[in-house]
Amino acid sequence: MTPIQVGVVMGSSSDWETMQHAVAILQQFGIAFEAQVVSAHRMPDDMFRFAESAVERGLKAIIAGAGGAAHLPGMIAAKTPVPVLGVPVASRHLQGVDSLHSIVQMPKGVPVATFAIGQAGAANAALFAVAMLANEDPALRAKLDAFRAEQTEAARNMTLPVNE
Ligand SMILES: Nc1c(C(=O)O)ncn1[C@@H]1O[C@H](COP(=O)(O)O)[C@@H](O)[C@H]1O
Repeated sequence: MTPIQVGVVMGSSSDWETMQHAVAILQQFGIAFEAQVVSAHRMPDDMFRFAESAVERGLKAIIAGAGGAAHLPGMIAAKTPVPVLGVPVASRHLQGVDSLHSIVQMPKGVPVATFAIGQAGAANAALFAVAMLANEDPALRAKLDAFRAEQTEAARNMTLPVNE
């Protein structure tokens, strides 16, 4: 069995609508991952266990999504040296600006790489994890190059109604 390389965690199952876009990218690139609900607020002991065991379980990156008072990514980063990629999930009342500020404003010394609010951020966090893993994996790098080339081609082929 391929060892798990990326952990995907989210503060609630309600974050899945957003975080599934990270999982879809990992699946597309054939990355072995695990995905689960882990909340710093609601299950702090489980969160500690998850973060403390990340190195020994061989995780190379942790994608952590949370909304509102989004302490999860920062708290995981505080407990493990494994790079944490934070995804601000859109919140009901403040549209995710609260989540973004909670995740991005880490104190000096405990970084969380923070991505855009919502689906684009979730997908980009996974693409970033792929790019990190690709540094040591030429086959994965080739897949990433192909993904980028396809995206470029799709953008070149975009048309506007005014030119039709
Ligand atoms: N931000 C956190 C944390 C945490 O940071 O530990 N745990 C749950 N949550 C967030 O609460 C929001 C509402 O959760 P519910 O929908 O379950 O009420 C979710 O976006 C979740 O990420």
